[in-house]
Amino acid sequence: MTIAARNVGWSAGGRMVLDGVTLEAAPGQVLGLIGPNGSGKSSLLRLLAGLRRVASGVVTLDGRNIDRCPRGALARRVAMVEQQAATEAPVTVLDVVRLGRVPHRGLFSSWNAPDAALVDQVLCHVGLHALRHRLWHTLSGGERQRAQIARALAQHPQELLLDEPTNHLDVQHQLEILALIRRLPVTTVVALHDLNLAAMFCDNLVLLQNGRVRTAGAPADVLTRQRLLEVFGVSAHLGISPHHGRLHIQFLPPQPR
Ligand SMILES: Nc1ncnc2c1ncn2[C@@H]1O[C@H](COP(=O)(O)OP(=O)(O)OP(=O)(O)O)[C@@H](O)[C@H]1O
Repeated sequence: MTIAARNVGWSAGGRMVLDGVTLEAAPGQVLGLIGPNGSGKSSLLRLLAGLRRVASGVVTLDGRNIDRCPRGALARRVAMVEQQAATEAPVTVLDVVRLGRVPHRGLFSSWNAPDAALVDQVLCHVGLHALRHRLWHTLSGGERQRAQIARALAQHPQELLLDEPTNHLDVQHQLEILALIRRLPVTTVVALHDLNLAAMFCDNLVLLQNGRVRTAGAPADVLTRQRLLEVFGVSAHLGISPHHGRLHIQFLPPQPR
């Protein structure tokens, strides 16, 4: 057991955003969070990261209430990549990725060779090494997204929480980033809108609807024709791909009303 939520509730703007959510990410597993817009995926990730406090229930890390984990230990262990991470400061890609090392070495301790090697390695992994001296505001949306992922990887986390890590990426980088995450020996919880990517790269899925867990389990058990219709309002043909052996969904255009 690594990161888990038990019966978690959270409210905002005077209404329940998450209600009775229970999930558990097994060590090394890639757990996908899926659900329509506004179903609570980002809110749940922030609770799992300890960035917000639950109103009811509990989030645990190795069975321990996350609220009782020292902040420093949490920062060394759990990395989060949120959807938007804007900055106006004149920082380079390298500056941003180096921030991932801060929880391990402190802001003012001197930079050392293993830190530098790790930062170089993660920049190569996300294909940004050549752009490492570029200023943040000159980057494209996808390059920023890959830099944020590199920052999280530089943190060398045991748990990686990713909110829509592929939404700005071209198809090659979508596949490469998710394949990289899958290879890493970390426990990952990732919110994804692309259900085919979720089926291809996640071990298990949690389907949220209106802040509640509608169902959870293996992709082929969660993503059924009936559920796609009921939860997302779309018709689709589903089958196991003969090319990669995972569930593949072919969406059908909506019928004219
Ligand atoms: N701070 C807040 N104040 C008021 N409402 C909020 C707040 N944070 C989230 N919500 C609402 O909670 C619901 C869930 O939001 P959340 O961003 O978690 O959903 P999501 O599944 O990540 O959505 P999306 O797929 O569109 O990114 C939404 O209706 C949102 O408007």
